[in-house]
Amino acid sequence: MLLGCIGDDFTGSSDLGNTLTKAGMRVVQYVGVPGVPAAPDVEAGIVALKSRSIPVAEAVAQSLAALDWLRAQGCTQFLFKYCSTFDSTPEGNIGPVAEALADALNAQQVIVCPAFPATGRSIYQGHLFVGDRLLSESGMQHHPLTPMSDPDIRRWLAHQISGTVGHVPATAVLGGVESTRAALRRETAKGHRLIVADAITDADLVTLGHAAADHLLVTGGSGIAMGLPDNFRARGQLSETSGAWRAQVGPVVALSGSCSTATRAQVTMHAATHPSRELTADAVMSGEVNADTLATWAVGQPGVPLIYSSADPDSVAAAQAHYGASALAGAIETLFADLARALVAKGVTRLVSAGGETSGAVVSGLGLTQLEIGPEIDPGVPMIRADDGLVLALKSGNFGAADFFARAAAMMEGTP
Ligand SMILES: Nc1ncnc2c1ncn2[C@@H]1O[C@H](COP(=O)(O)OP(=O)(O)O)[C@@H](O)[C@H]1O
Ligand SMILES: O=C(O)[C@@H](O)C(=O)COP(=O)(O)O
Repeated sequence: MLLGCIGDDFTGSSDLGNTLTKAGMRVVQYVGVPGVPAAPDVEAGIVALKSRSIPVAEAVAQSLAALDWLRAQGCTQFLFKYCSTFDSTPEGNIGPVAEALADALNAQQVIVCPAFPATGRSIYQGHLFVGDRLLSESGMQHHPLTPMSDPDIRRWLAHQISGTVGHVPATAVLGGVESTRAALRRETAKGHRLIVADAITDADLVTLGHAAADHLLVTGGSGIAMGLPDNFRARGQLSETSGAWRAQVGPVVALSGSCSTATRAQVTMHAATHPSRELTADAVMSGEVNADTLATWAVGQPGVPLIYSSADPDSVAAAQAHYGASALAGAIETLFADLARALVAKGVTRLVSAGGETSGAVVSGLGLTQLEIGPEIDPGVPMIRADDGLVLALKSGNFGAADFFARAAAMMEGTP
């Protein structure tokens, strides 16, 4: 294994797997830290954690355990993948995890770059934009667990870490690899270890990836991985072979616990023409709905049935005020995990899951251990194969076109 990656959630990890696979590496996504060694042909291993919204100390401990395993597999470079909208609170977990990994690796220069232009996320002057809106006006200010109220990534990160934050401006990145390296060195000389890098286009991300060829640790969204495979290729380390993807027929169900703007539009569109069941916070908390009955309903439906708890910011805020945000999220995630298990037990072979936390619950609930990355459905969302009879799509909240659920289901069974 060459590149060892740690993802702070499951959709984000499959997003990274998609980028690395497209750039020509043989990738496997692991669910949590594996208890066994990796297969010898894996070139990039992604340990997917569910560490984005857990207490800081637990996120750091899990990330360090993942690092230990990846080091034992022989990796020479490490990547910490977090959300392209920098989902975190003023306490963490991005900063503390990045600092702990840098400490463990004795990495002195660490890029921080959540940009993902294909999905509209760019960074200019240290500020994160989603399309033409600042992060804090993009809808992310209403996120149920990590509301992003500050678009200045340098300032937000500074709250989270003990060190200081550097910045490589777009002008330096546009100047190419040597100009980027010079800018990084200047920031290091000022005593900054974590350095936010501007990136507006894919070309900027490739430049940053090439500039980071000798960095022990790189951090960012999946975009920061775009240029890294070239570095291994230039050293003749890639096998340049890829596994063949197989389509999967059989019953399909879509699950959504994502309350992001894009998912809510996808839910509305899908529910207009497919069987759908909404899970309200009250129904989940009162125990009025249960996994087994929902699964029985879903497998009896035609088309691509959808079960969703996705709700608008006002309903989410009201329900959180009533039940407590983490108790509510926990109950909804537990229900989706139980539901995924019940669906697979009833013969479902294709599962579409929307939302990072939700997908984490689904994948963990199913007890999956490793996932093969397949072709891309929409930017940042690949199909993934769990085993001979189960293919999934784990959709990040704000990714995917409006018809995502139906199109993902069709692509899984091989319909173009
Ligand atoms: N109706 C709801 N009210 C409150 N919280 C909800 C509701 N539906 C889902 N959630 C919780 O909100 C979180 C959504 O996070 P996630 O699944 O990562 O998707 P996204 O980040 O796209 O919103 C999950 O913890 C989920 O259980
Ligand atoms: O980088 C991204 O935006 C995604 O890969 C991701 O991590 C999104 O997470 P969720 O919105 O919680 O699904």
